[in-house]
Amino acid sequence: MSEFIFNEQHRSIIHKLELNIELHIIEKAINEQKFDSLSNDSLVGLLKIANALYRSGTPIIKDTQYDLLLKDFSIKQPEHPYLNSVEPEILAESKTVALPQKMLSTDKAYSFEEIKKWIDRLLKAAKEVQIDPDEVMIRVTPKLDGYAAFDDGETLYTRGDGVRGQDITRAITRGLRVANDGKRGLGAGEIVISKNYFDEKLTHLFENSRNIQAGIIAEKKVDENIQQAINEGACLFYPFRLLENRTEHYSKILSDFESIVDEIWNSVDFDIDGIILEVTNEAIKDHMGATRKFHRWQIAFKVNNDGVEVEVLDVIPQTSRTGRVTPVAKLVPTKLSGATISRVTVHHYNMVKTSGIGPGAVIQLVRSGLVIPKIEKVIKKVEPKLAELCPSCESRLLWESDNLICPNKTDCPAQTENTLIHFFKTLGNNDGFGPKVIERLASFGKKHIHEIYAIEAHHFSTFKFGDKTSKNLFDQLRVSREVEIEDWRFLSAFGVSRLGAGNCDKLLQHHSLTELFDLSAEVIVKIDGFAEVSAEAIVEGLKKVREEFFKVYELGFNLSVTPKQSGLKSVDSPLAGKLVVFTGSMTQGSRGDMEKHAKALGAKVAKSVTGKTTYLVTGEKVGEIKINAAKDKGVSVLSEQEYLDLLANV
Ligand SMILES: NC(=O)c1ccc[n+]([C@@H]2O[C@H](COP(=O)([O-])OP(=O)(O)OC[C@H]3O[C@@H](n4cnc5c(N)ncnc54)[C@H](O)[C@@H]3O)[C@@H](O)[C@H]2O)c1
Ligand SMILES: [Zn+2]
Repeated sequence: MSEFIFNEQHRSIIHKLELNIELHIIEKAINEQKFDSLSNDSLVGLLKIANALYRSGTPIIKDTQYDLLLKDFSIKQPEHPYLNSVEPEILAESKTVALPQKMLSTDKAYSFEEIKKWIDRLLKAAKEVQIDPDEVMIRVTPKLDGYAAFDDGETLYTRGDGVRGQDITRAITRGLRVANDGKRGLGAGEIVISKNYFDEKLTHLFENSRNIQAGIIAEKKVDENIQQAINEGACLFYPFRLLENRTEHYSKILSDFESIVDEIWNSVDFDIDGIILEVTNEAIKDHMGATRKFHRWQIAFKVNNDGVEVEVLDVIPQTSRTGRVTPVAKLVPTKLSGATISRVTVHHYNMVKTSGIGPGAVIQLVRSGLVIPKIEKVIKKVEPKLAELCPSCESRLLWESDNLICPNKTDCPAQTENTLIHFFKTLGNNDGFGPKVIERLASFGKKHIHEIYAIEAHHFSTFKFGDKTSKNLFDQLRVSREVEIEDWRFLSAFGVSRLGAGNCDKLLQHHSLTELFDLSAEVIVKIDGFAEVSAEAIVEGLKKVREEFFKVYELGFNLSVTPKQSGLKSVDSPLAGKLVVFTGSMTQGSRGDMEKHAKALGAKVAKSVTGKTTYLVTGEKVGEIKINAAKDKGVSVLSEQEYLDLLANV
């Protein structure tokens, strides 16, 4: 690599910072990647320079490195002014203007532990303002890695130093569009560029998308390639309030953190550098307030994106609850984002086969958004290592589309153990029946849920549990029956294929729990959101668990019954009582009007999709991820036209 020295452009920006430091010391530190020996003054100088250059579109160090230096410095001198204000943009010659509203930076977390601590702080604040923890909801959005801006409807501003920014309305005049329906005045957001577009058309012209964001708002004439990207709609001002999001109870955020991070991380076609979590309750927000730098009710979760190349030592099969065999690659232990990684799950066996993954293969691992690392690409292929026998029961494995599966449904220990683990975990109202305990019980021949419930208090000790654990396990079985749970959750705990929580809830809105076992596929198909294939699979799956289900059900659980959707047939409107979400830009009317109309027809309109949503109506430019996520929840996805057809006779 060639030696780094500040060029003319750098120097003219640095000049504006009016620093009193020797630049060659900074250059030396960057070249040697040694920052420990910098004096505090030089370190602050480096931070200020890196920040200014980063915001002008020419970063000199990696984001992760900047963050690390900032963190180190905040330990040394927490009160330093640079750490207690928004890291400013370098404002060009043109005049600054006051922002309509203060724009802050975000606090950052790099681990799940830190997120947990932040949630503890939310809960403490909730308690102080007497808000029930049940009502503490958290909104999760992608943290767009663009150029922060604010739109008050007339002027578009840069964030500047958080109090004063620059008027960049010229970007709009140049044709920069506002996301979704182009409505102005939606407040804070980010100027972004489509990743696909960048990869296809601009990657050979610009080093990174940051160069382009700076170009979009440039005072001088815009680069013609950037202008073309603007004209083609690849560049957008994206107000945060329009962002793809998941809004969930905090306990769900804690329990499903990885999958939520993963979903949101992949929800938009823009560069992102983390995800944003924020509490939605206004009273909690007011109570928590802000520091000079960030809102206490909001936090960014970030991970180190750097990929590493790793050699595969072996590929090991693991049989899941459903019989699907997952390939797990064992790796030469390697450091990635501060953690040592020694194994990674490969998507499925077909990937092992087609990508040539086996001992000696070299893969590139990333932790892009994932707490769990994932395989980005296979760098060196080898003879793939496929599995022939189930690692648990030694049955010969069969291919089923992309997967190898163990066909032994009745007697495969891995399948039975994972089914038991799934049951207790899904109930979620008890403690103690994790993998270790289940494995022990299974090794003593306990293969069914009802058998576990039949264990007497004094019997647990015969399975080599200590007195205290035995008592606790016995108590927990009682607790699991006594603490109220929803009937849909109870049903989904049996792990029937296609009967996840959302579908269970939907079925139970129409039929009672025990009735379900006698439904035919024809009846299920009549309920919105069930296609024929899934209806048949559900009937089949229920048949398989029927005997076990009733044995367990008859033990007497404290089930709350899903309210029935009543009177549907007596009301003419096809939307009566339905929960509808609109997304994307509509072509035949504004979204606001459609929402009003739907309400008038008896629908409830929500902003985000949950398992309770009936219809997701999609306008233009809705990502497949969003659509699939909705489908996974059992939501019916309608195009704008399909939706209008549905209303055609009203
Ligand atoms: N490489 C470098 O030299 C260098 C220098 C300075 C800063 N940086 C990077 O920039 C980051 C700090 O910059 P910052 O203070 O501009 O940003 P930040 O990371 O503190 O985040 C705050 C900003 O996030 C934006 N944002 C994006 N998506 C959002 C969403 N969904 N909801 C709410 N806000 C959202 C907002 O514009 C807000 O102003 C650092 O983490 C660092 O990685 C890098
Ligand atoms: Zn098996």
